[in-house]
Amino acid sequence: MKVTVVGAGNVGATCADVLAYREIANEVVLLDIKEGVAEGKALDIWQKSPINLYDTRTVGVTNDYARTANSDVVVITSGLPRKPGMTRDDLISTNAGIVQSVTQNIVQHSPNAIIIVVSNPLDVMTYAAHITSKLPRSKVIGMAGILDTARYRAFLAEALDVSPKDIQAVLLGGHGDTMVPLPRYTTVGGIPVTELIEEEALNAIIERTKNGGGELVKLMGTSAWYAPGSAAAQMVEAIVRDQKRVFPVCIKLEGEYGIDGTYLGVPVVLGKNGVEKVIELKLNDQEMELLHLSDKHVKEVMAVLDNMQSGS
Ligand SMILES: NC(=O)C1=CN([C@@H]2O[C@H](COP(=O)(O)OP(=O)(O)OC[C@H]3O[C@@H](n4cnc5c(N)ncnc54)[C@H](O)[C@@H]3O)[C@@H](O)[C@H]2O)C=CC1
Ligand SMILES: O=C([O-])CC(=O)C(=O)O
Repeated sequence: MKVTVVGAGNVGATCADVLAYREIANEVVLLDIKEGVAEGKALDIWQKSPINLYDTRTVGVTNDYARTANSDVVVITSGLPRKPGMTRDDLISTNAGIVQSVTQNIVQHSPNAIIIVVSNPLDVMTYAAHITSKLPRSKVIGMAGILDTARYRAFLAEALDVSPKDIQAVLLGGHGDTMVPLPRYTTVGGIPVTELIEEEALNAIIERTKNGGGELVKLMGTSAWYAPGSAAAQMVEAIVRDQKRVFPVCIKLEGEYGIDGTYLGVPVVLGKNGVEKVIELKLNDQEMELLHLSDKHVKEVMAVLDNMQSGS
């Protein structure tokens, strides 16, 4: 299995490292536009292989898409991260052009690849990659839900003083303030979370999760990379090992949840064909209302992209 990671910055290099040391692919190609960066980081990861005992070949290239040819999966992390004071949506004008030109090159050299978008604003960049690639929706998907649920699970594990391994959760919606965590679908070792934590404490954790990316931007001056890079690698693993994992993933909705044409995070089954099934939960009125608010927000940012492209 061959996996390409575009963008050898913080998230891309972390993702390539996880793909290599967990031997998720036989070959990982790391590509960046900046001369030497991908080569250097790929060489560093390869030099770690005798220490951490893996044999995934890791290669770095500067904009040489021929070297990425026939990749099975491509992860797109190229683009600017936000700085303190910015929203993810502020990145649209720089990142849309980057994601679209990268997607064109990828599809030309790896027409059968499954594309995982990471660049922000995530839902709209997934839209940008999808319309550029002209691939089926099951093959152009975005990573955000695994990260957002991981933050939620980590905060809950801390509050309850239990292992994060035992916390299962799902959330829906866009990757931003309008994401929809679902306490009704959150369990701790099979026990509904609402039996273990007060409503006020749970609400505080939900709020912290919604602002999870911003909390890190404020601390570091740039956005997160360890959890995002690992989350993207987990999606790659589900695909290349045909694991049929159930993850929240950003995909174009086509009537599910009463939403048509918006790119939003929903639970799916992820396997060798990409998204093999979109799971439709039976939401209550309040959850459905929150999801539709998220839909409204993402639609507005999708319209910004449409207007940029039509020059208006
Ligand atoms: N979906 C999610 O949950 C998350 C998304 N992100 C997003 O991921 C993106 C990357 O974040 P970082 O890795 O922290 O940024 P970074 O600045 O460390 O790395 C970005 C890399 O992209 C490269 N690049 C720029 N234009 C390119 C092009 N045309 N072709 C190839 N490479 C190009 C840059 O040279 C740089 O090395 C950002 O847009 C960020 O907002 C970050 C964390 C989580
Ligand atoms: O917050 C950001 O800009 C990066 C991101 O999407 C995240 O860490 O959730």
